[in-house]
Amino acid sequence: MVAFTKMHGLGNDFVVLDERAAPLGLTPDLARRIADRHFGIGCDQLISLEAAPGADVFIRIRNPDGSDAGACGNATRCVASLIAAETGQRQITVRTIAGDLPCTILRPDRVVADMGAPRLGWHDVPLAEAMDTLALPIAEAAAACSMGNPHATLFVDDIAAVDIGKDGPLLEHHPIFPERANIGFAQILAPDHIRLAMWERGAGQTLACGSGACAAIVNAHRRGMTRRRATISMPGGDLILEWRESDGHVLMEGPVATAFTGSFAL
Ligand SMILES: N[C@@H](CCC[C@H](N)C(=O)O)C(=O)O
Repeated sequence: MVAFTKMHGLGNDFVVLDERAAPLGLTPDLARRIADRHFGIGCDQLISLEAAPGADVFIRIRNPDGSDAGACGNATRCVASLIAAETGQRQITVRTIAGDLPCTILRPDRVVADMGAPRLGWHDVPLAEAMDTLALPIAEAAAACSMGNPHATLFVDDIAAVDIGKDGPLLEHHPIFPERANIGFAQILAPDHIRLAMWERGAGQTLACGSGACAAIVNAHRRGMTRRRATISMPGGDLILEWRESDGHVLMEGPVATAFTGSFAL
């Protein structure tokens, strides 16, 4: 039997598997089956912990459609809290495909993750051809950046008026995004407050998305709509984001929780 921990950050939920001692031999098909909410355990992302010399842990991030992702802000915070509970450390470095992310444990259920610097060039996102990442030709007010994974933020007057189930998948698969993209719909409530709804690449509509919240503060500030620090309110709850001026890193503070543990036959 394989043991797992079911965790979430603001309802963005993860099945966490420990592959530090030995790989489980997961395939995209197995990932899809574990993530299935009807026939499997169910989650927005499947997270594998792997040994990482020089860091506390490496996380491999898989979407429910079996695809890999370079970043997952909420899982980064969740895993940092898990490793902190094991080691008693307050500073945890979580390694991802996109780089090492230092995390600070404020409380067992509250973590700050340094998500690194956003990448703002069209080829970084990536986009299909050279263009201004602050003015994508897909909507009146749309901007893109990479947080280690591709994000587009569409600024709208009223999130309630957006048909996310229709527009989300159309934009995720838009030819402008050769690797698809995570799509955020952002409504500016105040210079320090953004309402955000997410359509995640490979996962669909989720209650929250950490890297999407990072992209929202970066893109909103670049467009002159907010300060560098803001609360991002998503259906699952609030994150506090700061795009730090001194080094350009994005800091994300928010809650983490373990829902339950269990085991299954692979
Ligand atoms: N939920 C995540 C993002 C997960 C990866 C994303 N769907 C992708 O394919 O890039 C977060 O909290 O950042």
